[in-house]
Amino acid sequence: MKNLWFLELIFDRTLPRVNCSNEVASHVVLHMEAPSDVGNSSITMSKRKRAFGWSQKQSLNKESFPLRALMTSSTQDTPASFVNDGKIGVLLLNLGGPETLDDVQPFLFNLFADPDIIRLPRLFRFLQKPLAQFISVARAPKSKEGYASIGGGSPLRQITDAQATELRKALYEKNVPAEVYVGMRYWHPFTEEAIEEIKKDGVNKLVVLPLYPQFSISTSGSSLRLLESIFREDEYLVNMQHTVIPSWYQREGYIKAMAGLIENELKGFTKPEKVMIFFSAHGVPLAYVEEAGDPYKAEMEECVDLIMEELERRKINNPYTLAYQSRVGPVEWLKPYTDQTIIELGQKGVKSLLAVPISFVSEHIETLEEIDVEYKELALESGIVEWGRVPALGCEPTFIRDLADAVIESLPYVGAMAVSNLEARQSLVPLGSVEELLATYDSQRRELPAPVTVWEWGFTKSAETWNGRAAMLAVIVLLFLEVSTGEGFLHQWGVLPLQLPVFP
Ligand SMILES: C=CC1=C(C)c2cc3[nH]c(cc4nc(cc5[nH]c(cc1n2)c(C)c5CCC(=O)O)C(CCC(=O)O)=C4C)c(C)c3C=C
Ligand SMILES: [Fe+2]
Repeated sequence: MKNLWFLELIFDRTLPRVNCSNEVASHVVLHMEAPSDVGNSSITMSKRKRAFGWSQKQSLNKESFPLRALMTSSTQDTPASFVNDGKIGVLLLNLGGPETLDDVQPFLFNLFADPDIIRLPRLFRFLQKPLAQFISVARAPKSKEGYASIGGGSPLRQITDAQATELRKALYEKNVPAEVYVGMRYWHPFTEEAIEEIKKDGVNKLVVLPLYPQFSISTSGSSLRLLESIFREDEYLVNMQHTVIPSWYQREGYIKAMAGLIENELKGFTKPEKVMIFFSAHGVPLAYVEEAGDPYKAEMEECVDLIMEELERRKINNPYTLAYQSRVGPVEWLKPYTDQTIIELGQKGVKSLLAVPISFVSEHIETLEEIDVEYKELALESGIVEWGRVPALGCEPTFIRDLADAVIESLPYVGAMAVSNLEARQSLVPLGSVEELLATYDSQRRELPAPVTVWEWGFTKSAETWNGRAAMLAVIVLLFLEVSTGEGFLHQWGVLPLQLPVFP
């Protein structure tokens, strides 16, 4: 038996699949409300359903994540067999960041060489690496400035390592001895390095846990795609029993930890009840959501709803808003944009604002520089008087314990995939195998529009931009050749004087 995934896919076809109609979506939501499963969640069905945004496109994408809104406060009984039978590993997937200023350009190269970040039309795929080289070199000076201002490198590795250590301890305290590994997508320790460790340690049950609360093609999706390619090519890994927790923004521990941080930070304001809670998520190009079916926006909106409901339970009823930051390149990204929203809030007379970074669980360049410096300055210029920022979760204990619970709840599904596929969809943590999760969005994604668009046919905005740039480049090259050689069409047409031969 070469590969359990194939078995799973065969079995999967014989099982009733959740189809994409709204009727089924409602059924799924109703199921989620079942009291025996839901613990103490008191979230109303209508609100959740609204937050999910069951458009035809999004419900299609929800097909393999139908039960992700389940919440639980208690750890599921984990039969000893899952713990004792084999060696358990947890692989934390994260983005990675440059550790020194010299790392910045190669880090950016790795990022832009990722087809889940820039996807070229098939015909131009051979240009992926040269293009990544070009963009990374062009962007490096600006990025370096940012990293220099936060101490000369990204804190991501240190924080993720600390989270791994704390998670291992939390699992141990819950009687689940497991080793926790860190695999980064664009910098050390690379996912390949983590996999080598996993093999060396003889792990045979693996829980894959991307450290992004909400799923996006550009983050968890990209890491899973890489993992899939590593799995496929490796004899040892082909037989590795594994399961993936694709997103976990709906978990009670995470929601409570976020609400706790917000509650705490509000206390520092002069009039806490008047503060606008400003959720700022990392953006993605709009086309990821609208054309490729990325569930990121729907999950983000639902996540914000869940946090606000938890705050309401704590008698905190502040106004709130959600906007998207860190746009890159000329295409349209998810709106509203954070910078524009800050200006508008200032114009509307908002005086105090609490920024809440919501798409990432560590401090990083976009919290430490973009929010703490750029957006703060913009807010103060826009008439906001009091500014605050919620820290990233890091190793917050409620959060880490909840991650441990998520891992434990997923264990019964590790290695029993053919049988578990249907069950996994009804489990307390939404689960899937790497291949299944990728298939979900690949099936809809014929071409993923690039955030840094390189070429589009027709009179589109980005095509015009790139056509214009290409034309300018061509003109500059021709002028350069003309001036340096003294030959060319400008000389021939008499626009430039003909270069006369110089005799000694
Ligand atoms: C959920 C979080 C993130 C999403 C979604 C995301 C999408 C995305 N990012 C870029 C381009 C860049 N991202 C960069 C850094 C960066 N991105 C995230 C998270 C998400 N990205 C983090 C946590 C970090 C910082 C890591 C660190 O070193 O601290 C960068 C480099 C920094 C810079 O030059 O600004 C780029 C570039 C795209 C194009 C994209 C979606 C397609
Ligand atoms: Fe990013």
